[in-house]
Amino acid sequence: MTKETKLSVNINKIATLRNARGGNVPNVIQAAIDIESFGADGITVHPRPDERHIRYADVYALKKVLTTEFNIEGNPIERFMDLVLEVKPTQVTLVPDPPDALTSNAGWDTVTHAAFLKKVVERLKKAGIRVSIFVNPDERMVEGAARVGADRVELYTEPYARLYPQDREAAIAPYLKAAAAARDLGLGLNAGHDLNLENLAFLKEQIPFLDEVSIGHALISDALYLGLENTVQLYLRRLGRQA
Ligand SMILES: CC(=O)[C@@H](O)[C@H](O)COP(=O)(O)O
Ligand SMILES: NCC(=O)COP(=O)(O)O
Repeated sequence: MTKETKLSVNINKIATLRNARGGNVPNVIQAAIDIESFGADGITVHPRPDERHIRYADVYALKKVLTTEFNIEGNPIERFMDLVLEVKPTQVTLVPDPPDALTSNAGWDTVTHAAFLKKVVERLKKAGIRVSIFVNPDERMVEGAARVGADRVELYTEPYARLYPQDREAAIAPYLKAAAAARDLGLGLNAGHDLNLENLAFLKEQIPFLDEVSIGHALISDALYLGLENTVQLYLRRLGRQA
């Protein structure tokens, strides 16, 4: 079954550039508005505890202006939970990152942490927020996410991106199994991390029922050469979308 796969642009790295000089250039909020106008289906942010890029204040400001889907990613520490329960975005993606992580480097162990995740999911769904759990491409972790009541899983695609240039068939293999498990369990299916203009089309071709990809680092880097509007539309075309 083929469905339209939505593109959620992660704007963390625009905030990285803004923070580098201490001012408001580039304007993160205006960039998000513009990215929506260029055709993106959503905006993703990952407000980390050290606010190295996206600040908690950005999240409140974005909530006021976004007209597409708003996806907030993070480790559900109490400060994060207070933020998302107040802001009530379209979706929260639960990520197990420790505070000092350079970037996300693993999905949840949804079996070991089942009791904790079940309570977090319940709180978020009670607030009307769609919940996605970030997992490695492992059927057992997908099944665990379903057991704790998640609406979706997001497959962590760094291993796919790393192996893709050498052997794309081997790279996609675990994702095909995990994606089929999600579909069979009635879970929505997201994917993200290190997706780019080279590897995105094959992922979509092999998993046509993907609901959403969230892409940031490569997309914003590409935009430095190709322009932001053109880049958003190039990514949409890799998803088979008419930009
Ligand atoms: C969960 C995920 O893969 C992304 O949100 C990633 O964590 C981006 O975070 P940084 O932009 O801080 O690398
Ligand atoms: N969930 C993945 C995301 O939001 C962006 O990851 P990346 O494209 O910056 O690696």
